[in-house]
Amino acid sequence: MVEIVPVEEDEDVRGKDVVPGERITRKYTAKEVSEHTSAKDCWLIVHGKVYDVTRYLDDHPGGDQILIAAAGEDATDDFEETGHSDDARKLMERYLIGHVEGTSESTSQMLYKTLPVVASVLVLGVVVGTILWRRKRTA
Ligand code: HEM
Repeated sequence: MVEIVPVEEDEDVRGKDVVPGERITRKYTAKEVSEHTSAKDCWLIVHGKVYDVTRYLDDHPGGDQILIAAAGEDATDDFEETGHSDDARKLMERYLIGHVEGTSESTSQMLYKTLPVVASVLVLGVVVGTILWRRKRTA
């Protein structure tokens, strides 16, 4: 099991099976992430989590350019299409700095968006039902 512990910015947690818990709780807006797009300041999003990969650019087996090209954006599709190994997934926790705002509320957000549609369909159903019932009664 992966242990969640607070770690220092430069602490090497490779192979230790730990996740930097303190930084994991920070929330960033997509706009904030989009402002870190250079080789000296490179952030990206994978599965709703925000990674500062600046220190990893030189070491990334896929090269620095691909990370810089994905900087400031949601790189989930590219990351998954590459078929990263379990080791790569473990390694990326070193660069985790937080989550994109709203990702943990996705369910309630979805409910919030679909509720007006559900309500409209219900009202329409009642109106049509009443009309049909009245027609049947007068026939
Ligand atoms: C913190 C984020 C990332 C980490 C820690 C990481 C780590 C790694 C590692 C360890 C490998 C070697 C193969 C493996 O073990 O799976 C790799 C390969 C690769 N990565 Fe990443 N990666 C990250 C993000 C990304 C992103 C966002 C992209 C695409 C936009 C990407 C594209 C690639 C490609 C194309 C390769 C294949 C290189 C080759 O086989 O020639 N990576 N990555």
